[in-house]
Amino acid sequence: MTGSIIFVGGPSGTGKSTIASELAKVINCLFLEGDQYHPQANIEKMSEGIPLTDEDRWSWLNTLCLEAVKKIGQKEYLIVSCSMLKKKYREYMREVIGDRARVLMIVLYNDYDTIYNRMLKRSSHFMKADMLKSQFDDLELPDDSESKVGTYRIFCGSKTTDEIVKEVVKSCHN
Ligand SMILES: Nc1ncnc2c1ncn2[C@@H]1O[C@H](COP(=O)(O)OP(=O)(O)O)[C@@H](O)[C@H]1O
Ligand SMILES: O=C(O)[C@H](O)[C@@H](O)[C@H](O)[C@H](O)COP(=O)(O)O
Repeated sequence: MTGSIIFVGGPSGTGKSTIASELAKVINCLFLEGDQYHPQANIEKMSEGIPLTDEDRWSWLNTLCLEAVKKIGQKEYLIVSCSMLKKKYREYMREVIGDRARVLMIVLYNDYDTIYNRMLKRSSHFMKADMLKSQFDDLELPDDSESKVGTYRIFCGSKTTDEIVKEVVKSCHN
């Protein structure tokens, strides 16, 4: 049997890590934090307030997906947080994983001001709030055509983490 990798995405500050780790508790499976697989150069760039380019992201996405395949092994589920802002990144990630796992992708989104205010409060993080505009510039929310390949979007608004996790679980059963 092939296991399922559930990627939780969205721009910085949208709640990927929070929702992904809660989801992993509900499903009782391992959670991989995508940011931990960025090369040091990417982290330094973002810390200096310089947005990543496509070129900066390809090798990170490749490493992360290969690690996800390794980590899921024979297990049923694995949760991974990863911004996966553009459609072409999501397509590439599916290609890297191939038939080694079933892939579900959930892109979380929210309005700019809500995320910005949450990022302002997250003081010790390398990604500062003034990077949010570049994240929104790159964001391509999945449309209905992507739902055919198991990719969905969820608007977070002022929903609680429990409510969002329930919506993620519902999308995974589509
Ligand atoms: N549903 C929510 N309601 C209120 N605050 C939230 C919610 N989800 C996340 N947060 C808060 O927003 C901030 C950003 O969340 P985080 O999970 O770090 O986002 P990301 O991983 O996408 O950058 C954190 O301080 C987190 O506690
Ligand atoms: O594609 C990107 O530009 C990056 O992946 C970027 O999104 C970043 O890594 C995180 O989103 C920042 O860290 P948080 O997600 O924890 O805010």
